[in-house]
Amino acid sequence: MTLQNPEQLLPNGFDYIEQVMSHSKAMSLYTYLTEILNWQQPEVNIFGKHHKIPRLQCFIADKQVNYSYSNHPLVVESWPEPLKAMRRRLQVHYGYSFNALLVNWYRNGHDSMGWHSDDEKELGCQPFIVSISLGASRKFTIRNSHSKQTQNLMLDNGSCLLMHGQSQSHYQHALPKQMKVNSGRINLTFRTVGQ
Ligand SMILES: O=C(O)CCC(=O)C(=O)O
Ligand SMILES: [Fe+2]
Repeated sequence: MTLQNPEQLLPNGFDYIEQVMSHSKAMSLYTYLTEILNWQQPEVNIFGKHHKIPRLQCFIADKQVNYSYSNHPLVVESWPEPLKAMRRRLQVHYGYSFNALLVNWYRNGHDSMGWHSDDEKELGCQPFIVSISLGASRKFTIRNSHSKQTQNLMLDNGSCLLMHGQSQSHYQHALPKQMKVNSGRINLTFRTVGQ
């Protein structure tokens, strides 16, 4: 397994942009979101046993979004002003419109997300996903579904990871536990559902 540095090439469909907002802005947005969002810890069924997911999450979406999207909790929240403003800026910058946002809060290094691709059919083929990181730096791992080769990347406070093209059809990704990390991180993934 190799550790990514900024000059290293990421697989096709992944682009890392180091600092899309200042560290202080990213930290204050982190704190604000921990306080105002209606955090959920849904249960998932793994081999017949119920488990709480190892993080907190909040699903924000426009009213017309198709709620059958499988990866979100049943509670759908409306957009708080700072996230609405961020969506507007990203839409202008990238030329995509986003109608949904999955927010994950990893309270410390014990929280994590397992291997998956964001390839639900509601996201369409080759979805364009913008992922913003706030708070503690965490390791993000990308795995080629065919060769199983993995690549690590640190997602830092105030950074942006774009996932597009073949990123979901040819790769999986995960946010592994990092037991030594004792502060929190919030990740925002802007998505387009059901269009
Ligand atoms: O926390 C992250 O950076 C990954 C989040 C993710 O993969 C997802 O929300 O689908
Ligand atoms: Fe994902």
